[in-house]
Amino acid sequence: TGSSRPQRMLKAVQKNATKGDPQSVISAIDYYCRHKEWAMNVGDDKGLILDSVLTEVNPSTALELGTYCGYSTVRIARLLSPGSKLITVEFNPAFAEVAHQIIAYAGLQDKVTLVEGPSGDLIPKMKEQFGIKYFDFVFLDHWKDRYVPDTKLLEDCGLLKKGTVLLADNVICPGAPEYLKYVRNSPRYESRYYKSNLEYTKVEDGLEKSVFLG
Ligand SMILES: O=C(NC/C=C/[C@H]1O[C@@H](n2cnc(C(F)(F)F)c2)[C@H](O)[C@@H]1O)c1cc([N+](=O)[O-])cc(O)c1O
Ligand SMILES: [Mg+2]
Repeated sequence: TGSSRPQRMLKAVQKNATKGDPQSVISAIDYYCRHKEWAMNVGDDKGLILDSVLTEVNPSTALELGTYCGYSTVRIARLLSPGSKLITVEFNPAFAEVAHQIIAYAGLQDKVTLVEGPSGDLIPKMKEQFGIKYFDFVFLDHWKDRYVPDTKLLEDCGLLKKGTVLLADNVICPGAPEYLKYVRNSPRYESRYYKSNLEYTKVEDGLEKSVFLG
């Protein structure tokens, strides 16, 4: 059988990026997905918004739901201060395997813990298994119908503190309408929409930033 899209993305990184240089890994993926084969990375336009929110928050402990091939994992991990950690959760073992290699190629494996499995099972185990008190930053980019249940689960497991920032991808396209309703109507969040475009296209999409008020 032939290669998969994630495997072809990995090949493009190995061919065009410099080992240990996260920015070259990001550029190689963006070039490949813009000119060769589209893939559901947050991309370069929304990526700049992710970078700026991440830099503002400067999290000690960050969580990403939906690793996919590790593009946003590399974007986040490259900006973490020394000693800070990123936990990224991926459900699909084939995607996780490619992500491991892309994260390692960028030289960021020491800052990232990639956990495989369903979020519903893993979130309740975060405290005991990874010694997490709470997350300062959460990037939601997994199945859009899991954004609300997983946000509620993070609240119920005491993994959010006053000031924790949630940043959600795709709130317009493919869309996460229930999530927007949830965070915009809840007195426990202060939300703001960052308008952008769907990765590598001219279609509108955006990121919703929601600060947990405790
Ligand atoms: O469907 C989209 N994303 C879904 C993304 C899904 C990814 O999240 C993983 N996951 C599932 N559960 C978990 C966890 F962590 F919960 F266990 C992790 C899945 O295996 C997959 O790799 C999408 C689609 C478009 N598009 O234009 O169609 C554009 C985008 O940016 C997108 O993110
Ligand atoms: Mg996305």
